Amino acid sequence: MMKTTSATPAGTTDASATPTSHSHFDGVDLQLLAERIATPFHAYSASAIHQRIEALKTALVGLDATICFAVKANPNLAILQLMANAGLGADIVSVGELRRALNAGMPAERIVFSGVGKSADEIAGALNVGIMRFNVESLDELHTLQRIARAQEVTARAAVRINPDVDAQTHAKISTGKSENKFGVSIDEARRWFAQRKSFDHVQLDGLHVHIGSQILDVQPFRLALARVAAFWRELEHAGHPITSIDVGGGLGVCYRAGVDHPVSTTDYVAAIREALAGFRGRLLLEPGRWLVAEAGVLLTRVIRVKPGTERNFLILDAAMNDLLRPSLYDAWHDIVPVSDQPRPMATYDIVGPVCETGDTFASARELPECAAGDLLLIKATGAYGTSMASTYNSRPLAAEVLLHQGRYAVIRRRQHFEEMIAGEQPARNWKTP
Ligand SMILES: Cc1ncc(COP(=O)(O)O)c(C=O)c1O
Ligand SMILES: N[C@@H](CCCC[NH3+])C(=O)O
Repeated sequence: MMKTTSATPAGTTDASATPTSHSHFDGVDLQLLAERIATPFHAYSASAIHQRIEALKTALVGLDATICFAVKANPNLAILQLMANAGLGADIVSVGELRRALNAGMPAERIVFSGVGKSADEIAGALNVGIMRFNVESLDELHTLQRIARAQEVTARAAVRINPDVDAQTHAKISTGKSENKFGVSIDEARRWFAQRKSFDHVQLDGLHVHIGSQILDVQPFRLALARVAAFWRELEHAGHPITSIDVGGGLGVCYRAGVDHPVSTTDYVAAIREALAGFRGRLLLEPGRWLVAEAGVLLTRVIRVKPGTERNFLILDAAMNDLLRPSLYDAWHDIVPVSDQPRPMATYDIVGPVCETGDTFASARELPECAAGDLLLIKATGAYGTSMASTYNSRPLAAEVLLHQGRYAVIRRRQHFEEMIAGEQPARNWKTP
């Protein structure tokens, strides 16, 4: 296991642990690994993921809870298999994710389907395989679900996604629980749905769902959202609408910047759920994504060259925004460290990729031990929303992914070949009119 914050047992606020060495990750020598696999590549620690799963399960002891991993955080089949083997289900937002989850061995009865834009085809496909629940986000979607379920002569199980109008105090682009956001419906609207619940005779509307955003570092927004959902659940029960499941979504934040980001502990998070939902006898669903995998992943990259500029010195890496979009998209901070422990004087760099965009910047004015061409660096906490948001921009192939476990490694996705990148493209011929 790498001696970093990511190796600290999950469930603790771990940002205070100072990394001393980055030469090994889950027992694997990273210099040797980078001689076998061309950089850039993503490496994930299976041990670190297992630690997180166990920590969450421990915090949930005594509750009838199902953890549905948010596939969007890391959809690699080997990662999903690891989750499935640990008994987790999936939170999906597309038929592509549904197929991945099923392919990885996740049973349909542990799959929930969220998202504002489920198409009729996607709803039909998910109904067909008998998923556990649809988290319904609009009246139109509820009508579509009813229509398709009737045609299939089945009853769909559904929860209303509540938009509680709570500020998750996270980046605006990943906040989902404010009334101005496209997600979910207000409690007033949900109340009207339940009042006409019986008219949806092919939809069993007996669940509530809430997800207020991602990378949340304070327990208070969770408390606020849960309090609103809990009050509504009690109101519905009194009105004769039994609620059999409450899905509290995901959103737990992780440490991207050692010493600065202080994640909520699983103990505090689950205590907030227990307190808000005291007396709830149904099934609790959770949809963590980032928290399970982010700190279990690193992006290995080599310095292509050091370029002295007139105002700044640039460290140009072989990884780029197509391998990890978060810094370009959200100005997100990721700790970046050399793999070698060799003592060197410190220097200040703008750390950039080779893509032809100024936004292809991993860090500005970052202090790092002096680097030279060929040096191996780690970009940390890239296990979530790294490969899942990767692209082939600038015709760069998708990077390899490697799973590490106690000194051994397995390639779980090889680097994309050029032929795969252009597969499906063809010269314009056989012109037709539509
Ligand atoms: C409905 C839903 N559930 C779960 C998640 C996972 O969130 P996170 O990775 O922050 O745990 C998301 C993404 O934000 C989501 O949209
Ligand atoms: N893609 C975002 C998280 C979005 C969560 C999905 N609703 C990130 O990298 O932080």
